[in-house]
Amino acid sequence: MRTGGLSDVPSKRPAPQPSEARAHRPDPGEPGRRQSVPPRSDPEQPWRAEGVPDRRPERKARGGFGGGWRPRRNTSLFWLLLLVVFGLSYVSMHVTGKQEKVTIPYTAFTQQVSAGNVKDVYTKGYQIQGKLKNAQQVPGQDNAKKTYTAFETLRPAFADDKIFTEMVRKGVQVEAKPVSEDRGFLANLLLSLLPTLLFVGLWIGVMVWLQRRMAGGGGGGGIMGGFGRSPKPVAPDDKRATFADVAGIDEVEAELSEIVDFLKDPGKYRRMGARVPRGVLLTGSPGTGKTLLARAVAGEADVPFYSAAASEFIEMVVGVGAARVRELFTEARKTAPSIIFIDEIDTIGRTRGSGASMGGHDEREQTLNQILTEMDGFSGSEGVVVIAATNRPDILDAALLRPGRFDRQVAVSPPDLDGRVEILRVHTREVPLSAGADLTAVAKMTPGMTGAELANLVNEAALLAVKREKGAVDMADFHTALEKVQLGTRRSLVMPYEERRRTSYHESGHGLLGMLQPGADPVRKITIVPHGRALGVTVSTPEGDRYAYDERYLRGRIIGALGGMAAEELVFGVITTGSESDLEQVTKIARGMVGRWGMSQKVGPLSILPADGMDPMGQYAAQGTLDAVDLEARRIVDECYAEALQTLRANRDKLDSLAATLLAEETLDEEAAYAAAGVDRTVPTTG
Ligand SMILES: Nc1ncnc2c1ncn2[C@@H]1O[C@H](COP(=O)(O)OP(=O)(O)OP(=O)(O)O)[C@@H](O)[C@H]1O
Ligand SMILES: [Zn+2]
Repeated sequence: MRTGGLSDVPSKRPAPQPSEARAHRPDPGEPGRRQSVPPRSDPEQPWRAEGVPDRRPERKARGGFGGGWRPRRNTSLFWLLLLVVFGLSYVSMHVTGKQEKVTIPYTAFTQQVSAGNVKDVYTKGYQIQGKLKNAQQVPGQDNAKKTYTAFETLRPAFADDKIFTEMVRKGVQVEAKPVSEDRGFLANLLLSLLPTLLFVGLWIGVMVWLQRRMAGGGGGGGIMGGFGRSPKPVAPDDKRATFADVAGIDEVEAELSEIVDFLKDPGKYRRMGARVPRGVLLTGSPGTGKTLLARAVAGEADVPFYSAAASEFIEMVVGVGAARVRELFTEARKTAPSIIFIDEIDTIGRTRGSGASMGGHDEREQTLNQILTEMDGFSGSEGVVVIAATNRPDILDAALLRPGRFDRQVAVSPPDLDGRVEILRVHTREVPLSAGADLTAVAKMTPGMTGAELANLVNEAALLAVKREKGAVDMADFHTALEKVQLGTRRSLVMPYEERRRTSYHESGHGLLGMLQPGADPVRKITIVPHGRALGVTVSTPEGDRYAYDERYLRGRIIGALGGMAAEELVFGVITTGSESDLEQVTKIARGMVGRWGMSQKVGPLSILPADGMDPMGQYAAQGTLDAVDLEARRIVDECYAEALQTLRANRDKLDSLAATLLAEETLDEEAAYAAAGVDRTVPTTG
């Protein structure tokens, strides 16, 4: 039962941009402590950070192998091998014997010896095989036409050796040797290997099947279809993009244009003896367009684009990932100049020996080593450029960043106002807009949103327009879409009166503190209509774009986030579980202030915590330092909570009136909220 506390509305901003939800937005782009495998939390889509517009269908369309990889060569190799084995053994059994041997009675054999019609004989134990000089009718067959020369028979135990003397006399060539040897050495070898081969084949099949199940990879191909899941990049990813599709990040495009130039004509660089970049690392929060950029580089240079998500390399079976890396590079070299794009490189490229990773450590390391080896193997002028993307550059293994590897890093940040206008333009190219639709106004309402979020917003607005059967998207559609994107989908949940009252106070606590903090982001909307997992939501967004935050602002955010809990304590005397995500956010900001941004006297300006705010893996900090971080964070939060309580107590009349209006109206927009609280909206909002 969360009272007002929870919202799983994505905000996804990296911590130093705490722009949007004053209070209690969990920030899934930067996971809280509950998540052990950062930064992913959607079980169905484990490789996406939450809150990125759902691109599942697109991923699926790329096939179970992801990244446009499908098995091909290895599968056929396997089948070919199997065919050869069967073929040879067939041949050896049936053809090298030239004629079918006919089994005859021993007496028939002795008769042929006596008749002097036996040419040669091979014996082993009781078995006798041989050939006749003249073909005889097959005994016991009425078919008179059927004759034989090659025969086979068994020597009865009581037969005497006189027959041998007779054969010698009649000049029959008699040899004693292993009967089966007439199949030939190779055939014998293959025959004896056959069971083993079959077993191994079966075993591989089962392993492949298991892996696919583990990886959840669907896709066609049957059990053996994905033999070894060895990927072969098909005709490289055919989804094309150009720089025209990438908006608002011109600086990044400029940085990458050298790569484009190189790919267009590697020879030019080779002739000048210039060392060309082998690897480019794109860093930036989810949805900022890293994949799109890589694709656009390929599109601009008009070269093949091979893409793979690093997580696809990590398998149950050690060695498979490395093998796949090898194939990917081999293929890319063949079609050079080309681009290899490895998404989510941090899944395999995280510092060796740290943290829990997916799959076995060995596998991860082997895969990583293979990538490094392949990159070292580039002669440089081959014209294969590897582009990798991550939103966690801080945890990458230093080996990846060494010269000759991903030595060029390009940061892709969320767009600013102009960038957002451009991105909205790109995504509304095919969307009919009504005369009143003002993209600049939309961009102003969406500070901090990434390209992916804006694309999603446009799509939501278009869907709304379709639903309302209008010919064009207007401003109202954008407003409604934004609300949906910011608040999550409305949930129709009938709440008991007491719960709603508590939620009203909880949200009003957030809201009022947001209104009263000097310099805090203005409150845009308060609602006690359940949305997503949250029972209520308070939305605050900054007036314009913000890039850096001072200590006062961050404290304001903590105070605002604690407002829900403080209001509950003040009014009801008890607190509820509804503040869970508020507290997560509070903890993260407070720890960041102390361990990352040097805002604690006691700890000093040291960078102690990694960007996700979790404990470093014993790398830089002594345990005493970590304890100090916790103590200092605790002190900050305590101070903020006291201030929240005190402010609410001092403004109890405003709190009551805001909560009462909220309870009656359920949703208040910016103007109504400030009016209900009796707070002047013109309170200076400095950045
Ligand atoms: N700068 C941009 N210009 C235009 N569209 C963009 C931009 N950034 C993102 N988008 C849109 O968002 C979608 C998702 O972006 P993309 O997959 O490239 O993000 P990403 O940074 O690779 O995210 P992730 O880290 O989740 O893989 C793109 O297909 C595109 O539609
Ligand atoms: Zn809350």
